[in-house]
Amino acid sequence: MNVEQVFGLLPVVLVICAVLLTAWAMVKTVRYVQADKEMRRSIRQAVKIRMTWTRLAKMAGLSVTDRTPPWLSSLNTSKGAPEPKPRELVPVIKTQPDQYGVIVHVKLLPKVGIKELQDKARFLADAWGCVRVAVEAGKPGLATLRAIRRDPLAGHIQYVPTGEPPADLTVWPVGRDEYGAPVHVELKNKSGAVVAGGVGGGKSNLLTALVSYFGPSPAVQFAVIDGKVSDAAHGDYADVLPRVFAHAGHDLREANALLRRLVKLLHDRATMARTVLGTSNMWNVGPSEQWPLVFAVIDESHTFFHDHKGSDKETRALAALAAENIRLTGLLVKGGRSVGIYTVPATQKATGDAIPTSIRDVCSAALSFYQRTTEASVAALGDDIRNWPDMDPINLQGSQYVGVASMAAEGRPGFVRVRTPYLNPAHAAAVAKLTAHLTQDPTELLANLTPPNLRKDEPPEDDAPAAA
Ligand SMILES: Nc1ncnc2c1ncn2[C@@H]1O[C@H](COP(=O)(O)OP(=O)(O)OP(=O)(O)O)[C@@H](O)[C@H]1O
Repeated sequence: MNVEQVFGLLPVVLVICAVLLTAWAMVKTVRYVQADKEMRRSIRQAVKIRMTWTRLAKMAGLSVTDRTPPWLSSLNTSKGAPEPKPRELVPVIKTQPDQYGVIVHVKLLPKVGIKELQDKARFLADAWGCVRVAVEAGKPGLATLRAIRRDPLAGHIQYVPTGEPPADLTVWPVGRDEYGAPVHVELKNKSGAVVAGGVGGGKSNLLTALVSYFGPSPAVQFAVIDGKVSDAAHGDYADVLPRVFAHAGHDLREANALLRRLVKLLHDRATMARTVLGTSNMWNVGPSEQWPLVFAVIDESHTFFHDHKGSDKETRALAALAAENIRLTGLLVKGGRSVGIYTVPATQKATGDAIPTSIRDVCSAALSFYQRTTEASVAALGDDIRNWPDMDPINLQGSQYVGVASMAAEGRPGFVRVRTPYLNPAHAAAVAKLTAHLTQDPTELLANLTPPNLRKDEPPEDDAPAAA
């Protein structure tokens, strides 16, 4: 094909391009016209973000200077050719509008990473007219910015229990993230979850919902220690008590007795696992009616763990009990994983003595509803929350955020904010009543499976966890 023929094709190519462009513009226009009011605002916002990005990124310092000439200009070695200018690169973005704002996918550059985006999140939020910009790590080399005009987590949602056993006992569904995706806490081969948060944040609601969700399964049992009341039968767990095989109130001795009972179960299970299950790890076969997954909920755990200062006899006795409770809970968290005991310490007092770091750091998950200080967030979620300031639960103050928690993301760095649904206590009570016949003491269940000569009467005293 000669040059003339190539030029002859030009009008055809131009017409094809014009047709494609018109079709693209029509699709966009139809989408815009069909969208509702909020979506249209988000589409306009996405266009604005794309159009102003290069300038804004440079102003925010989200750019990097590349002094190496591009390979094409490096071919131009002729004498006297002007020295190529250094290029100022900004990350490439893609936008995706939704009901609540715009999701911006960012291709990271050297020196423009997650940390730099986090530092400029407030600046970007102001420039884009958003209430906040959340920064999340995406696939390697990518980040996701959630430019939120209307916080999707600010609206309350309801959980109406079905009364049916869940199909999957390896995960605990806790709610939805800000993209509407379900958020789970892994249970399989996991040790426990810390649940923290200020007064009225939504801890007990989440934990009674746990009983209502798993309660219809005969392969799950619950023990509850509630430090807020003298008897768990009077507190937040009163409604679900028919589905709880053992409970205790704020009395340290009573709580201690129940913790010892659970630790004995742990040791007995660890001793019997190979004989009864054919494996030392219950999760290899899964929970069953005879060997149920046991949730040990310790609400207001600071009541049982905090140090008692004083030299009189009673105070010293209480201090010894608190130290013993920490030791026993530590054994449960460290050893419970493989025998199917999942421990959930919950507290409104996020300090080192409310949930000792020796317990917090071995729990596989941590959730925190609102906190008043970053120190409290750190006590609940660990030091890493300092690296993700927009996920810090101090941002969750205000009635619209009751029931919203921050938790460490599964399988990627960083944290995820999750809206937990509200459970009407009447529904919780109805499910507990309906499923009360499934409540069984796992110690008795184990005894039924165990030859009498292998049963132990006394709880072991040693510190070493029986199962790893
Ligand atoms: N997920 C939720 N969505 C909407 N409202 C909620 C949610 N969870 C709890 N609430 C509301 O907040 C109130 C307090 O909740 P809850 O008792 O669970 O808090 P808490 O963190 O256990 O408080 P405390 O530390 O005092 O025990 C509930 O009575 C309910 O009205």
